[in-house]
Amino acid sequence: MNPEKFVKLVPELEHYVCTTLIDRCKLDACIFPFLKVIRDIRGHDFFESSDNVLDFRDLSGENAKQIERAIAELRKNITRLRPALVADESKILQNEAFRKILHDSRGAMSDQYTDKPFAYEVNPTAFQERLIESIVGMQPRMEQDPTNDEQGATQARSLSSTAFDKVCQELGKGIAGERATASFACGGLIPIKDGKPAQQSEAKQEYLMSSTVQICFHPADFGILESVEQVLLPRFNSDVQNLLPFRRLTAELYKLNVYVGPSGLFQKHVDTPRAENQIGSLVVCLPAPFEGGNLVVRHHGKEVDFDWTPDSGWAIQWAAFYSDCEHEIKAITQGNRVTLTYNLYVTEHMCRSSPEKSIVSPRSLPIYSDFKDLLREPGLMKYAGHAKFLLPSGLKGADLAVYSALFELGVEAKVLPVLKQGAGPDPSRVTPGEDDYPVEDDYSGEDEGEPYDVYPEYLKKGTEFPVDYEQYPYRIPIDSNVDRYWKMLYLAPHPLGIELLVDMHTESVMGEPVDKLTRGGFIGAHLNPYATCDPGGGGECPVTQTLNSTWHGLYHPNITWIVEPAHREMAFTYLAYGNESSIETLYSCAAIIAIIPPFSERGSIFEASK
Ligand SMILES: O=C(O)CCC(=O)C(=O)O
Ligand SMILES: [Fe+2]
Repeated sequence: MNPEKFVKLVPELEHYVCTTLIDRCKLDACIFPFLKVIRDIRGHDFFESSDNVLDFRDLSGENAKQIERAIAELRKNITRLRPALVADESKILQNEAFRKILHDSRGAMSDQYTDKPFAYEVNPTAFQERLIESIVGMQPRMEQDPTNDEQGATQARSLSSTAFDKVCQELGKGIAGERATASFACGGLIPIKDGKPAQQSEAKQEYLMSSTVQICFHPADFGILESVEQVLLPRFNSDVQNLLPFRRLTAELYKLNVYVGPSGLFQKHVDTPRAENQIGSLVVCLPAPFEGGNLVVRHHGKEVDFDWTPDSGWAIQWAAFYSDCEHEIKAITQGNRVTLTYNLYVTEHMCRSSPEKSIVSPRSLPIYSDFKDLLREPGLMKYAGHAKFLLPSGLKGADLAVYSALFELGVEAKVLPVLKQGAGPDPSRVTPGEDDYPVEDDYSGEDEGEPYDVYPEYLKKGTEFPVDYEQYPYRIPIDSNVDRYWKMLYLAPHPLGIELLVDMHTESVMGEPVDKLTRGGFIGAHLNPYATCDPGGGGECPVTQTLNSTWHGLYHPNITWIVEPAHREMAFTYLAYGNESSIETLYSCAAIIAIIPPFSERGSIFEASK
């Protein structure tokens, strides 16, 4: 292949588009509050009026004073946020170029800020509110902002965003694939009350007394097996198998171990599988007080340390792990430690009842300590932000591990649908087994008939261009805090033609990912059932409006996927009008969205995790 010559690289293009959009949003954030003052005085007709918008000679009294204050505010904000725009700050409204901008903005604003509420205006959920807050506070996203930047700060930020990408990669490795470490082990505890296990099902009244080793105990009676299934089994199933509810675990008692203090131990070893379908071992520790004797399980350089001492006298404690995990029992310093070990086999059952609630202790999950360490890292999302984890089909395996660990650490997390371009295979186009991720038809309303070639032009010749973008139809309330307001506005624009850039880029030989510009996606307010949308009467139903009205979605400009989405569901079908109307279906995938507070606010998390 003949490598094409480029004078600009993709990161430069990203930087160019981002700075252009930031400039635009800063300008709007200064101008919209100013225009609103005029509208409040002149009424809604102001938007349609052909008069000179900036002629205030007819105003007097309070109105005149208000306009004066608004002009002063505008001047102050523009001088600070867009200093290059009006060199002579004292005569801002006499500046011809600026007057033109104001006139144009009036048009833009009349679409956005009508007096009627938008049909698709919705109140964000409390979680969405906090998501918005965290986006607005998120510093790395603003790294391209040239006006608040000294060089050192820029470097530090791009370093921190590189560090962030690294952390995400590491987490991704832990969660997905062959060497996943998120869920190689799990464990839990069943309290004993009045000599009986508190959670024993009613059907089985026999129980085990530690004094008379009478083994009527079976882990299945306590929901242990079902919980272990949720964590350990998914890795052994393909995605398709995961959708079919017929695989289960069975446990077969293998032996009873008695370790006598002060020196009993069991050296490092790997259990020998007894059959092809054995996937792991389950250790159940019977209630009897002892000290020491920690069970340490290791897998690909990660370890989980099961310290059963504190609860040994009053609870049945258990741990399960994959067959290939090395493990050892440290020396017992006092008392007797009695355990039953079971071999865990995968079997196929025709019906499976899923336990209402997992009894796995989140702290027993390998990912728990990963997250804890991460949150202690000041460099990670110093200024708050959020990360998303894939949820392929229900909370199982690594997803269950991730979710439970986050929950235990007090990190706010929710499972929400995300609609993302090219995110995972479209079931109608990809046959199972093919790991091909087609780029979806654009849902941004872009006109496919016109090739949008500004990006290639920029890359090949360095030709600068006005960035054309589509404003997502939220009504962002005018905010008198201009810094907050411009960042809010910055959530809305979607640069047009980005998807074509991705297409083009995939075919080119530049070998760098088109990254920040294509990270956006819609996050729904709730997990929604599949829906259809028809505005009725043959009216137009732009997909972005549909997203808002049906989904109550929030566009998020920068989503980092820790693992690629693997499974998508039909989200909704809508009528698309072009030269010919057609029916389009959008697909979404569920993700775990966690809001990680800024470092300075993570104290309570550390408190909670003690
Ligand atoms: O007693 C334990 O905690 C584990 C025993 C064990 O590893 C085994 O029996 O293979
Ligand atoms: Fe063992």
